[in-house]
Amino acid sequence: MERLLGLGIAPLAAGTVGLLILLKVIQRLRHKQNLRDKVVVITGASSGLGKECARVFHAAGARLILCGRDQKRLQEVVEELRNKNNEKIQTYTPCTVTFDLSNTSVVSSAAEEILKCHGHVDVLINNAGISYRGNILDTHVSVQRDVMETNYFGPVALTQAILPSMVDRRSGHIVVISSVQGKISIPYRSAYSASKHATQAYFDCLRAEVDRFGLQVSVVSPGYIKTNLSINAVTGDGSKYGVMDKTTAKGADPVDVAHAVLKAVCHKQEDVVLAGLLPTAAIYLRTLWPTLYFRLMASRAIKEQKVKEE
Ligand SMILES: NC(=O)C1=CN([C@@H]2O[C@H](COP(=O)(O)OP(=O)(O)OC[C@H]3O[C@@H](n4cnc5c(N)ncnc54)[C@H](OP(=O)(O)O)[C@@H]3O)[C@@H](O)[C@H]2O)C=CC1
Ligand SMILES: CCCCCCCCCCCCCCCC(=O)OCC(=O)COP(=O)(O)O
Repeated sequence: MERLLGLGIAPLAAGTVGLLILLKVIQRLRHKQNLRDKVVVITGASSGLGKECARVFHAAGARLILCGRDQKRLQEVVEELRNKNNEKIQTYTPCTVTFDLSNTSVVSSAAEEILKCHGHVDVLINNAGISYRGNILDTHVSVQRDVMETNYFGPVALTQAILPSMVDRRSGHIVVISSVQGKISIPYRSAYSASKHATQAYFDCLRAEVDRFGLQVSVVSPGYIKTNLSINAVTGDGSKYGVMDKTTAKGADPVDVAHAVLKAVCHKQEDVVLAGLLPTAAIYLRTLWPTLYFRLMASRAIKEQKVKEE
């Protein structure tokens, strides 16, 4: 009897697993199809993660609006995508809108320009950002403010300028690229980490407030990614750091992170942490045993200071 049951259950289980996998594949295809013709805005599209997001969303058939400060570099991305042949899916030549996110007074006119491209926005990906390296004791308050302007007030201003049109249409998805440092703070990153913590808080509030209009909000928090983020980082006196850190060089491939962003949009994921075991454990430790986390960070601060002095 047991053997008979076993014989019957095994194919049933295999069939169920197979069906679940098939359903998942169909669901993924449907989600990806959902991006066809969608109007997707990407800030910081001239390099790094933003550029990879442009490639991935373009290949999925989205109508892109690429933003950055440097029109020439944005145009290079447009040319690259224009020359990509995709026989399976209709693709579109992206539009560009050039503006400085840290100057909030120009953001509303940039948003108007964005909205004029296709009349609406389906997905806004707030990706642009800068990092910072410095000791709080040696950092000008103006630097703290500047990083906040680019990483926090810029995305906030752009989001609020686009939001009413999404609410009117009862449709839209807002994504923000935060960081593991939006969940935990590590030494010598005060300006950056503070801007990412503020980002997490603002977009969590936004999610709750726009849920009733049918809008989605995704906060994506990656660990290190292999981009020019550390090279472009500012230091305590406002000068450029200009170094490719080992942590950055050994970081995740931006292509993989861009695919994770696409997945977050397709699957309407609300909060995505893309990090290895240690940073993930650190996030839990910060919540569950903060005293130990603070001790570990204090010794990390001393260790890093010693390395700098050597
Ligand atoms: N690399 C990493 O290790 C990690 C990165 N992140 C986040 O990913 C996002 C993308 O960074 P990443 O690709 O790594 O770094 P990059 O330095 O390669 O890209 C940053 C992008 O932001 C744009 N940008 C910077 N300042 C402004 C501004 N004032 N106005 C408009 N655009 C601006 C830049 O465009 P341009 O200079 O042409 O204007 C550039 O395209 C950032 O938010 C970063 O915090 C999160 C976790 C880890
Ligand atoms: C239960 C055991 C837990 C052990 C925890 C040990 C503590 C380990 C600390 C790990 C810190 C991880 C920091 C990760 C930082 C990160 O990934 O940042 C992503 C960025 O945004 C990078 O920007 P940056 O400018 O800093 O290069």
